[in-house]
Amino acid sequence: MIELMIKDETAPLRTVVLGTAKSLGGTPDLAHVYDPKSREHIIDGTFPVEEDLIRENEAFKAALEKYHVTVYRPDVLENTNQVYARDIGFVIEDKFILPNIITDREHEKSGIAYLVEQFNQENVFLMPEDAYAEGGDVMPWKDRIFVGYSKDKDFNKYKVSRTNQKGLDFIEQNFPNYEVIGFELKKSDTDARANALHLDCCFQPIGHNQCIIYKGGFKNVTDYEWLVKEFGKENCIEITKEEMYHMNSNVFSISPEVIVSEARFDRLNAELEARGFTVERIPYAEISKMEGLFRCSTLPLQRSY
Ligand SMILES: NC(=[NH2+])NCCC[C@H](N)C(=O)O
Repeated sequence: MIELMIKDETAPLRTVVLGTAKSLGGTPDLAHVYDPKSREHIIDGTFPVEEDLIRENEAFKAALEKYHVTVYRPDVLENTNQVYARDIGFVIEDKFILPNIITDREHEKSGIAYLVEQFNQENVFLMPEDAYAEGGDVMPWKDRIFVGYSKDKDFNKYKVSRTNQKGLDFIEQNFPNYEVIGFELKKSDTDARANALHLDCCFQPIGHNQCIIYKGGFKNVTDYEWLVKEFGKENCIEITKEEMYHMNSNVFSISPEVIVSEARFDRLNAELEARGFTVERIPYAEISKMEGLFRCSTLPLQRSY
């Protein structure tokens, strides 16, 4: 049996599923694209190639293994983009949620079926049909669970709205010991600079009590203000629109002390080091072209407490 335990974003990582770039299926056509950054690169002729994505992805794997993390991979499905394992399921405490996700990505779940079979089946939950949530929007943090979501009007309008009110309600009902706090995100299907695809595209807790945050990703400025007040201004690393676009908030914590970050995030990496973090720099710029980075590529199963 595979043990599950996740209560936050940063406790020392023991077990993780890392997405794979194998058998990606080449450049998608515009009709099948579901995020604006991939769309932009398809139009510009700069969509990444499998070989480069695999190289970056394997470098990330090596960094995880350097810290003795057990890394599982999804079964490779032919012609399927499986880079972003984060969104297809998520762990809270010892429970595994298999959510409803965007239809275009639904079949990715079968890649991790062999792992789900090895979880304690009593703790595997399916969501009701009309409730949607993707792991990129869900962040347990101490006695709270932060959830990025869209109210129905936006949810029905945008392909990039992935978590709805019913998804948020489901999490609230199933984790009564947590305070579940929803943040509406700003969405655009066509402009990647105006889109927070998931909560982890504009916010992520790091260390013990710090976070990376982009104000413009929040639909309601009061949510951003609440977070800054909660964490304390000095504990927030604010990023710019351009840094958000390059996915600076989507680093990944191996522990409260060690963060995997993109090799070219100069300002962020210097800021993290000034705050005492060890930064593992990995080239991941090709993967970022599909609107996800390190956090998105991982589905943590167990951290130690
Ligand atoms: N957790 C995340 N931010 N995941 C990013 C997923 C990106 C992917 N292109 C999608 O649109 O679904």
